[in-house]
Amino acid sequence: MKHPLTNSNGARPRATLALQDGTLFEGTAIGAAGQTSGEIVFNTSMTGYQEILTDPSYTRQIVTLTYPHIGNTGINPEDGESARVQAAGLIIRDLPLLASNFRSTQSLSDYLAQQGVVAIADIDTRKLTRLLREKGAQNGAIVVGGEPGQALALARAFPGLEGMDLARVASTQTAYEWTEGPWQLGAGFAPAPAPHLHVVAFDYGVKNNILRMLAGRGCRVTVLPAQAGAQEALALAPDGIFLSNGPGDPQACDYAIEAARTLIDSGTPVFGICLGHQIMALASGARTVKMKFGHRGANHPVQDLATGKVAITSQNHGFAVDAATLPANCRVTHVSLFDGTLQGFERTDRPAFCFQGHPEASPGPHDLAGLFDKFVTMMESRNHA
Ligand SMILES: NC(=O)CC[C@H](N)C(=O)O
Repeated sequence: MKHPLTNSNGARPRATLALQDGTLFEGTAIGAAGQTSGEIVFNTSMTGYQEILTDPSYTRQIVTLTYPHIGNTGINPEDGESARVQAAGLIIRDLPLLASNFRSTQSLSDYLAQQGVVAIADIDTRKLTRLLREKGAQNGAIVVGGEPGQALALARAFPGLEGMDLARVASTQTAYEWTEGPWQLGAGFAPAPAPHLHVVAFDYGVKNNILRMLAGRGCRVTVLPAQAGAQEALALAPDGIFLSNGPGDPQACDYAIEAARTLIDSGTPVFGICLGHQIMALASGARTVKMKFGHRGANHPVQDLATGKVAITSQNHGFAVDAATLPANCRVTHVSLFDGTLQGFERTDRPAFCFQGHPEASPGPHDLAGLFDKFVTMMESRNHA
């Protein structure tokens, strides 16, 4: 299919990327026409652009990928972490002329155009990433065609993510049941095994594979909207509560912090990931801070303090829990070996624990699948007590 933005000469239109500090980059439009603005964030993963684009935690963020060739394996119907692109835009170095993979059904460029997502290629992403690392998070904008001044004005008009409550925007608005298990080569998505546990998952912008990992371990999963109250969840008499990942500033999610406090105090096992981890910290009395440039990638080393073992984890967060503010009833379990950031803690007075990083869709030897097993064991042992 000829890309809708390709003109009769086969050339794609020019596009401008502007950062709030005034830096301008000229490139080529590879997605939808129009313009977009958001916080510019870099991700160092070498694979997984489809999972990244569809991760709801990237709401109102424009992602730049440090790996230079993006689009090589096209887009397939199975790897989305949600039903659509959630990132506000994409910035890459090079879009390959051909996409090839046995599962690919569409090119990245056609997918972006179809999804109405503005994206830009031929950008010096090394320069851009160095700039973000040195100066810290920046707001920015991409404008297809148009004047550079227009992109700059748009970048500067973006209010920034601090204080922004996006969990209720990214969340489902109605409760639903999740039954699909994890994907396997040759078998596709397995129907989940017969459930022996019931988990209520709060959806702040959940990734599908997290729900699959719960279903694959024998959990019936009832997904509730972000703003559901603690009593609504407890009325379902769940064996455990899951607090999901999600976009925006955790401190802005007062309804979720309030609900988490009651849920943890109820004594029901609680497990949180990423935004869920930050909300558990806030509900426990700790504080969160905006990081200089965040952690986004697939190879972030995280140490389990109990065993000394290091897991190579997927990360996508721009806020972090300030370890110094954790109260005495919280014990740090994991720290980042990249910069010492708190990466996981547990409550010593309640069956509740959480983790800042994300599990991999395709579990390897160093992933976080063990945390899901821990949650299942916690629920089982409580039921047998
Ligand atoms: N992946 C997530 O859940 C991100 C949490 C939060 N929005 C942050 O940026 O830190």
